[in-house]
Amino acid sequence: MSHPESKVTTVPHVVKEELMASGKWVKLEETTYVDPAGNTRTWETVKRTTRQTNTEADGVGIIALLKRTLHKDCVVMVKQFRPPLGCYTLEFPAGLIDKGETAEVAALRELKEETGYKGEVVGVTPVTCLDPGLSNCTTQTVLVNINGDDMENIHPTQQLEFVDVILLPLDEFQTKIDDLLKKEKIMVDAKVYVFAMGMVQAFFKPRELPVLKQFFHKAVYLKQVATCYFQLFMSLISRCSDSVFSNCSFLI
Ligand SMILES: Nc1nc(=O)[nH]c2c1ncn2[C@H]1C[C@H](O)[C@@H](COP(=O)(O)OP(=O)(O)O)O1
Repeated sequence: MSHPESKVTTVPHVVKEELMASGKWVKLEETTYVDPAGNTRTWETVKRTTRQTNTEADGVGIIALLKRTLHKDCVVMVKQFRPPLGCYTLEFPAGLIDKGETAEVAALRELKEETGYKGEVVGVTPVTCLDPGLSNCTTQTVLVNINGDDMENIHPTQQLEFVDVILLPLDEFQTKIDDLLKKEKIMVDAKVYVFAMGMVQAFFKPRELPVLKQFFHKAVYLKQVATCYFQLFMSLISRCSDSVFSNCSFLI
């Protein structure tokens, strides 16, 4: 049953997209849409011009784990100068999907180009948005394992001159990034830092679970009480034994 005072709700939808400006790589459109209250509005939207017809994703990001005997597992990262930000960034290797490529194929190609490593795909995300308030830009993140003991991965040769490869141990990922940020003028990609925080949560310490934390506090309290009683008991014993010995000496 509907009430007369309730708001009219509409399924929001795009009405038209009009080109405002266009370059080789990106374009700016005015998007006319109907909002959930039924009002017609406009939005300034950035789009890439390069999206291929066979995919809904513009590009791929690659979480590449380098696995080597007697080494900690490392995440393969890239550092490069990014003109839109005017500074260096710390990112997962990434790139645009070329014509006819799947996300998996693009990921292995970009990884090889940017870092020199040959990997094996172990997982892929659905198509995900990157900055939905600004752009329709999308990506798929591909999880790749690299066998670092493999001959071709021992001395990897990258094909890009201005990209530095940085290896960061997975179990200290957030700390190592924080160290880098303190040391250098570099901006970290949001996806990277969120992944780093997720890893810290994944390697959580059990006593940080609320129920165990409560138990831990109780255990600490009980330990303190027990220590007090123990010390009291020991001091009583030592006093008794002192008096026993003094009695003995007296007897001798
Ligand atoms: N927005 C862009 N402006 C440019 O002037 N050039 C751009 C833009 N986006 C991509 N490119 C160019 C730069 C490279 O030559 C190619 C391919 O980039 P790719 O390696 O696939 O992606 P990134 O590593 O994320 O730059 O496109």
